[in-house]
Amino acid sequence: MYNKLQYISQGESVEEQLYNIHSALDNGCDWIQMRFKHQKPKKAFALAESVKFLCEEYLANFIINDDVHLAKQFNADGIHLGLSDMGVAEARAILGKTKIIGATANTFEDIVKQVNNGCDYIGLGPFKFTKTKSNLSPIIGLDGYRSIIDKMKDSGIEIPLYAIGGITLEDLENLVQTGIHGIAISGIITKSDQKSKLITELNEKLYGNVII
Ligand SMILES: Cc1ncc(COP(=O)(O)OP(=O)(O)O)c(N)n1
Ligand SMILES: Cc1ncsc1CCOP(=O)(O)O
Ligand SMILES: [Mg+2]
Repeated sequence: MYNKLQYISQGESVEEQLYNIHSALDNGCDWIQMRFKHQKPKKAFALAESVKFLCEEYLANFIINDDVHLAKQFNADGIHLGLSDMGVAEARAILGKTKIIGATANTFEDIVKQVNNGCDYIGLGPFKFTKTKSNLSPIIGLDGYRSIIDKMKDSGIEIPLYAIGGITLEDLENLVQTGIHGIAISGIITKSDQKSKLITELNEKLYGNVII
């Protein structure tokens, strides 16, 4: 089963991205989504090459945001695709069935569509407002998660669901109770000056008594 905590990288330069990713890995993150938007191909290539190496060293999952061809080129573990990115079926044809394809949803209907197209997990958000992403879809909130997850149960849809968007440690107890599989977070890990403590606490709340 997939790890429960995904760190979505941040940073304006290759160096800043690498610093943030390295310190997330060093402090206990075992899944990195490299998110480096609107960059020249050379820079994205250079970052992907280093992140691939680092994730191998730390035995962490390495997926790439948006760029399926970059993921293919570096034999990354997978890709995360939004509603306006390449479609899941097309990405599957390029990456093959062993790679992880994550897909964004904002509504129950999005989940049905992405699952029918063959994604491996859903990133459902935004949970709350966040400055990390512009042009946010409507905020879902705790009640929204509860009602979407109820609809999934009623329809027999079983797929790992990751909550995303403005999540803090204090949200986790309620979020975990909705039945999510895990979370994808960026800002609070990037900004934390006590990363080891934060990541340990996040993992404790996500895994409960499950031995990892
Ligand atoms: C785990 C996860 N869920 C959702 C997203 C958002 O993807 P997308 O809607 O394509 O937005 P960008 O991240 O590309 O700006 C995600 N990245 N990861
Ligand atoms: C990429 C993305 N998609 C929806 S919210 C979000 C950003 C999540 O980052 P943060 O944890 O800093 O809110
Ligand atoms: Mg995207």
